[in-house]
Amino acid sequence: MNVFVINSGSSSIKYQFFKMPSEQPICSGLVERIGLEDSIITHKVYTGGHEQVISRTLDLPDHEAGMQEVGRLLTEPEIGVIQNPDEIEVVGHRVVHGGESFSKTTVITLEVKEEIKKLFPLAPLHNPGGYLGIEVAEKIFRKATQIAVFDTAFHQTLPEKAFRYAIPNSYYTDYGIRVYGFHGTSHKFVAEQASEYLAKPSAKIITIHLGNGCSMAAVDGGTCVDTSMGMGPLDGLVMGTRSGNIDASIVFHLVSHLGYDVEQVSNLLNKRSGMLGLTGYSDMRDIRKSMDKGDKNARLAYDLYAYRIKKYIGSYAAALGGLDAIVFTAGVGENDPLTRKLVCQDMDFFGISLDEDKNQKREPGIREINTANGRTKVLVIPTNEELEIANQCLGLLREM
Ligand SMILES: Nc1ncnc2c1ncn2[C@@H]1O[C@H](COP(=O)(O)OP(=O)(O)O)[C@@H](O)[C@H]1O
Ligand SMILES: CC(=O)OP(=O)(O)O
Ligand SMILES: [Mg+2]
Repeated sequence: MNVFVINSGSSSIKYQFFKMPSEQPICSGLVERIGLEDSIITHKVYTGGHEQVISRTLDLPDHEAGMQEVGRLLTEPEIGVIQNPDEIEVVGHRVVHGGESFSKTTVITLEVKEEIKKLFPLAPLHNPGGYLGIEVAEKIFRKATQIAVFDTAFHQTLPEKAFRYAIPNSYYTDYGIRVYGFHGTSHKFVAEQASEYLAKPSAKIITIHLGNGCSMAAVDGGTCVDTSMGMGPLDGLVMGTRSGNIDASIVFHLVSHLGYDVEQVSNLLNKRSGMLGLTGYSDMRDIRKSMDKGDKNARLAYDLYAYRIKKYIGSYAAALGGLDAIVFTAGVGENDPLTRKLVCQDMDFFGISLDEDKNQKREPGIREINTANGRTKVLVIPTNEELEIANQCLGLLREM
């Protein structure tokens, strides 16, 4: 079965084309730095054990422009992998917020699209891109079954004490105000890989997903018991452009003393804060360059970013009542040794001790980067949300 997966992140679109159920990748790609200068599209075609890489730098102002470009690459003479878009049988979409209505993988209908749209205000950086991905894919892949896989799904197992906020009960029962949690597809994928690597199905694992959006999950024997994002993907860790957790009184102050309206508050906390607000850059590669040139704000931002992660490791080790492994994943987690070093510094108390040589090495696949006597494994595991999504789609079609 030909399954094409689209993962619209806040700053990137990732896509992969798989033959299922063999999980054989046909091509994949990444459109990066959407909305920044010099967007990069990297397209890989896999044929007979060979990997052909096509890289183009162009200006992509938004996700729609990015998706159009991906559509062109799939059928482009010489490098195209299909002649006709009708050859795609299933398109799996990453949809970030499923809200109250969707906790499971779902075939996309008009009603589903309406629900995804209703959730725009709760995931303003994501659901619009996901929605657009669906609209464009429906036009390009007319014969395919379009399926949504929600970031929120893996977190459905959170116990009530972890998903409820301490506000009057009716706000939960009447309005669905609760923790939903995000990046679930990624947390699930790397947690499963980690427990397989450890050969311990009951493993207590903290997964640390550091992309443009960042979140952590506490996973106990495969079940997610806590996570750092909340009702929307704004809470928790410091992110590329998002503040992570802040005191809600700051919002009152912005509104009553500085005259902000809702739109302006949302814009400030979602798009102008986080690493961007602290340094002027949202991309860790730019921040690292700036820090190496002596920029003190960049250094502070790194410290703040890592300190927040450390605090969550502490609280999740307590929530889990033990710790077998921490797992770094996604853009920053997989590629930035300095972040991993700062997070793991002075964490001997938790049995975390980093081997700096192993930390600096770049190798594909799962890497163990703790010292030999480190009680807690420190793992770098490349996430593969696309493969997880393809498998979820297959699972749903088999049930139908
Ligand atoms: N080599 C690298 N070194 C440091 N950071 C990197 C590197 N490559 C990517 N990143 C970081 O990863 C982020 C993108 O991560 P990704 O998981 O693809 O994000 P998203 O899915 O949210 O768009 C970039 O913003 C950048 O900060
Ligand atoms: C939910 C979320 O923050 O996603 P991303 O990291 O892809 O922006
Ligand atoms: Mg992502």
